Amino acid sequence: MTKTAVFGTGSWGTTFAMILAEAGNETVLWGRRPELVETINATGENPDYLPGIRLPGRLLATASAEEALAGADFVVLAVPSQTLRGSLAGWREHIPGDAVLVSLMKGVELGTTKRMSEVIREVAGVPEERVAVVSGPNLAKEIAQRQPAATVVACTDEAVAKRLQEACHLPPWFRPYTNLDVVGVELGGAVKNVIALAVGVAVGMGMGDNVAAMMITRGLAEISRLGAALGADPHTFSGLAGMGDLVATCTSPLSRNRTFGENLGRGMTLEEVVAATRQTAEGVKSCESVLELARKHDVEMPITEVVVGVVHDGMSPREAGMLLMSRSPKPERYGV
Ligand SMILES: NC(=O)C1=CN([C@@H]2O[C@H](COP(=O)(O)OP(=O)(O)OC[C@H]3O[C@@H](n4cnc5c(N)ncnc54)[C@H](O)[C@@H]3O)[C@@H](O)[C@H]2O)C=CC1
Ligand SMILES: O=C(CO)COP(=O)(O)O
Repeated sequence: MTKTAVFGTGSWGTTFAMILAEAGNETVLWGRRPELVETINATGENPDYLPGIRLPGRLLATASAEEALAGADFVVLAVPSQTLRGSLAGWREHIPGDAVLVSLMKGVELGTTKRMSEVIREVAGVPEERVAVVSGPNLAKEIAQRQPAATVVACTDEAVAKRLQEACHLPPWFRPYTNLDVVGVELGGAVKNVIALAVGVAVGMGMGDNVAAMMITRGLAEISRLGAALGADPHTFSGLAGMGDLVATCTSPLSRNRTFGENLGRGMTLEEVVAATRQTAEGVKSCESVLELARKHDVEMPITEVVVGVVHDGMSPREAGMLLMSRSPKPERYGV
């Protein structure tokens, strides 16, 4: 039987572990807080992240990385992106030599501008054929409530992608597609969070659907430009991990990133919004690393620039809107 170890008892780690367990894999969920691990094992629920959701009986939680990793075929990582490097360094020695490491994370590392699969390869010292990425329109709460969803499983080694696809395929609830374009799949997931912050700000300011559609579409143009510069397959961005996730995140009130932006757009201060946000909104930090990555590759990302301005540099939402709308007129396909 395939053994899977999922690191992170947050909303997506727990939900993905449910999928793996119900799909028939031996599944262990690692959490850093022993009291939450005990509650999960004792009650079959994760009250902190998925209250009211019944976890499958065969899903076990542990606070021991060594125990979780023993004999694991797939090591699934679902911690906040900026914490991955430090955590993985501590788990590395227990990772089985032939295990595939899987990133569920949607962020870009601050300082290094590395994607999560790059951080994994570097810290765990594994080749790209042993690193996979899962990304798509996957709002955890909907999936935990057993609403249907599709995702993309990406690995440069097609056989590995297919093995992971099989491990997390759970008809009629969860439908994974494979893709060999790890760069594109990862970028789609990380940058859509930044665009969702922008859409949220606009919604919070009282703007309507025309503005949301404009931001989503021009956001996709930004993601595609960055992807082209980094060697991604352009088709990836019209797929589930590109447009699919962008639309889901930018339009759903369940999105933490969109909600964060909405609170800023309503006039709350950054400190107030941070205090009101209990889960990870990756775009808040990754907007800076995405912009740095864009600058390194000479890619223009105007929406990302104003998101950094509003979130980190005290730019008002109104000023951000004025800046975007006052740019010089261009042909639609300029620079794409
Ligand atoms: N929630 C969702 O709908 C989806 C989330 N994702 C991505 O999955 C990743 C994880 O997100 P969520 O599970 O939603 O986050 P979350 O905020 O619900 O949970 C984060 C988890 O990481 C743990 N954690 C925090 N700091 C840590 C550290 N220093 N070391 C180890 N563990 C730490 C927390 O205790 C918690 O268990 C993010 O990159 C997110 O963008 C991807 C798809 C869907
Ligand atoms: O990645 C997600 C949906 O695919 C979740 O988005 P948020 O992190 O904004 O909640």
